[in-house]
Amino acid sequence: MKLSDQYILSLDQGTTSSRAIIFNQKGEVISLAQKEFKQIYPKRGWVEHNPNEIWATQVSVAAEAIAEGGLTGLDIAGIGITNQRETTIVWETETGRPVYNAIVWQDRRTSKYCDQLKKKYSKVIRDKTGLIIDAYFSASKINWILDNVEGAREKAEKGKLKFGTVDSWLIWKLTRGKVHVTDVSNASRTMLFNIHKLKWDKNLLEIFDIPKAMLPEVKSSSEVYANTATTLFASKIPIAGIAGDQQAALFGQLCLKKGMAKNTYGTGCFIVMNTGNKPVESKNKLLTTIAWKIGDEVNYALEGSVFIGGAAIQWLRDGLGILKKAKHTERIAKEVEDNGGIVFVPALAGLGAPYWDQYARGTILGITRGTKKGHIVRATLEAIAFQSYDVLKAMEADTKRPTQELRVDGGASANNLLMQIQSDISSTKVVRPNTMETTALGAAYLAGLAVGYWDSLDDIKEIWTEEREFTPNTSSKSQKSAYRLWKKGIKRSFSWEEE
Ligand SMILES: Nc1ncnc2c1ncn2[C@@H]1O[C@H](COP(=O)(O)OP(=O)(O)O)[C@@H](O)[C@H]1O
Ligand SMILES: O=P(O)(O)OC[C@H](O)CO
Repeated sequence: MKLSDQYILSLDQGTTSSRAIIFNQKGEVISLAQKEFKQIYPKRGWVEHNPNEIWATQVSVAAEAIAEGGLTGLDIAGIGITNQRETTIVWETETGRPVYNAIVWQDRRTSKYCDQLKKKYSKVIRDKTGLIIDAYFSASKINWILDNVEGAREKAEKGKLKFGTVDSWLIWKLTRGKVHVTDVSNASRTMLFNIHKLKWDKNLLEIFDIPKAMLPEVKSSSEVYANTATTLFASKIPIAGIAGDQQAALFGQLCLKKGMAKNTYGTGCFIVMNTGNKPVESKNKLLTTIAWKIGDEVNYALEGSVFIGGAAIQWLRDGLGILKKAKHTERIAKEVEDNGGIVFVPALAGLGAPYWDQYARGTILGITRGTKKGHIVRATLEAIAFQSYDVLKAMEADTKRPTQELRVDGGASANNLLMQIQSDISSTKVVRPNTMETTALGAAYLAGLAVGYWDSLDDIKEIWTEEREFTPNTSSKSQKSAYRLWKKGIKRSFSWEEE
């Protein structure tokens, strides 16, 4: 079959759902299937997923998307994988059985352990990995599993256990236990990977007390890693692209040049800027990370991860019950002229970049008898935009140049008022593309480039088109004063939870 008659299957394994999307050569969505899975909260601050459920939902949506598209495995030229990052799975080499649930990136159980490491190792870890010590990353989670699951450390030392982020786990399952790999973008989020030497780091493995034999082989983001095992699909399909979901979105938004940035407004907000072939060391508490590696060329990025973005809206809806649907926020916020003096700091899971306060907690300030639902809702939208702006300012300080344009995606980027607030406060053009499936598309591009479905980056540049642009309203004084209030309010949320 001619490649141009085939399709690329993208597996997008996210925090709350597994998705499979099939694209054609024009980057159009042919079919899409999605399944949510269980969020497990065994204790306060702990978040887990069942790795078998991750696999089962992922493989079933892949089958569903192929069937919905009226296709078979023979029609698929390659598979790209993109995934929630940092989430940690450890399984037995022999049986493929996970020894514990997946510990999710949001899980805070290792906060204290991380605090202890900070005194001695902040600089060395920063220098080698580009990361700030935090429970967010995989290393402390692997350490926890080895220390707390009976017999795990002993087995790991004998080479009987494997560790993987979700991409590695899926490939292990797709190849029926034959291939244990990851790509540089996922490896760069483990806190065990030297982003300059592009190798697992012996010294870091000692600090976290993790046997090297557990780790996957690290590959580029675009190459044929393996073929799927035939029992799963009608034919062997090359698995040919891997990237962490935020890096895949940067690629899918075609932010391929130095200085280009995107913000994904999902559960959290993830602002990532391409910094070209050299890592930029952040002086403003951002993460230096690997965007992707294609051939021998490595692209680095600066990232600011905001833990709670759209999740603040979910909390208004499900926790407070003051909304029926997330999209109603736009209408309700427009019922009032401004925030009425309300600041909502949605530090519901601590604060990520650029504050990094594991013990901050959410707070709503400035309530009077005149406070209306609209004020709280508007303050929530502002909080999403202001947290993102705090990160953008840090990026501008690190790169010493203003952000010209912010490309946006994710569920909450559908909110026009939020996008306008973002543009006003950041004095930046905010651009929303026609295709909102940028994460899955990024992984599809990486796979398609590896199997020759697309010949070069020039082939895919045509695919990205703009849906709407938001330009800064410079006369928006109320936004500036709301931001001043925000800076005052955020301080009140710091260090709230007692250790
Ligand atoms: N119109 C909207 N306005 C504001 N927030 C929205 C809107 N639509 C969706 N959201 C928020 O976006 C998030 C879902 O986006 P999505 O990209 O699917 O997230 P994720 O991939 O992290 O699960 C939810 O937290 C939801 O509250
Ligand atoms: O699954 P998402 O889209 O919420 O993304 C999660 C991030 O990769 C965590 O770092």
